[in-house]
Amino acid sequence: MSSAPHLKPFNLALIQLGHLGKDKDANLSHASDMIARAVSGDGGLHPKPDLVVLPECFNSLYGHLQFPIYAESIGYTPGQPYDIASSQSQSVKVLSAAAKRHGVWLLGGSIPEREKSSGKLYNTTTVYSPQGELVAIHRKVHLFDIDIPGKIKFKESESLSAGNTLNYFDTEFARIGLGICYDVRFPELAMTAARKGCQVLIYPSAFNTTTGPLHWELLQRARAVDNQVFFSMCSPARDLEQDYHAWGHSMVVDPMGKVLAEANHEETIVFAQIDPKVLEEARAGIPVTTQRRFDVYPDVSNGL
Ligand SMILES: NC(=O)CCC(=O)C(=O)O
Repeated sequence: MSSAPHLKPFNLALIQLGHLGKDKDANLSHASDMIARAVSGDGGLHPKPDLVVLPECFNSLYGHLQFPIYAESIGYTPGQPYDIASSQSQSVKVLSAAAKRHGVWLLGGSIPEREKSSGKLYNTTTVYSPQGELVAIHRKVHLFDIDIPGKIKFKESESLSAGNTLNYFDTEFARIGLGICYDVRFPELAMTAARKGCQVLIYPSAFNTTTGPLHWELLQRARAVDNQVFFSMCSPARDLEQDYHAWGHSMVVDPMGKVLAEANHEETIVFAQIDPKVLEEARAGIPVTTQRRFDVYPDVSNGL
């Protein structure tokens, strides 16, 4: 593992995307327009972001019956060069072009991915450099399978398989750890990424209106404080005409657990400035990162 880049100040923009319908072309076109709006700092109201983020399943409806319909083959192998021009994924081509056109890092939400060799489906995030290269992917590790009687039943595992790897990418300003939505409920994933040097964790997401009110902010602030990292989740806007009602409230939390920026539930863009001093001061003042007692809980340190 190479050493993490030094955390530098940078600007982050989360696109809380709305107007998602059945038509993938229209969804992709709207996402491209919103990326352009984010990069403009929402018409000059904010500094140009260094990193723009889209939400989970940003180009389709969200549901286990939809995943096979919208799935695309990506064919990315970590550590190997990837030829965008011969990619079979329409979404990869659109996102790569947007990142390159605007010269910005782009964390392209997630899309349903079909692995060609096995036929398995995954919920997959893709990440692009300002040159438009595909530099990382993350397949959702913990599938969203819940059943709260009378409220919500959702089983991603009815059509999706779980990813098996922890993923992050390096920019010139931070090492950024990846997860997708339900992954936030598993502190082990965030903790391991932080211990691998990630100073910022970003999870494209789509919480719901049952669990969102109690858990959305709590989980993000918990992961931020546990690990003394910046933590952020980017949701779609809420659309009561769809079967799945997203919680919205895209958010950025600092390493002390303070909410730096938060949306309501409509379509919008959340802007935040990441200040390394907050992380440095949190770690200096409350030095939990150097006070761990792996002699007491050795299982937790396995593999690191
Ligand atoms: N898309 C998801 O993984 C939703 C997770 C969620 O809503 C939760 O409560 O957890």
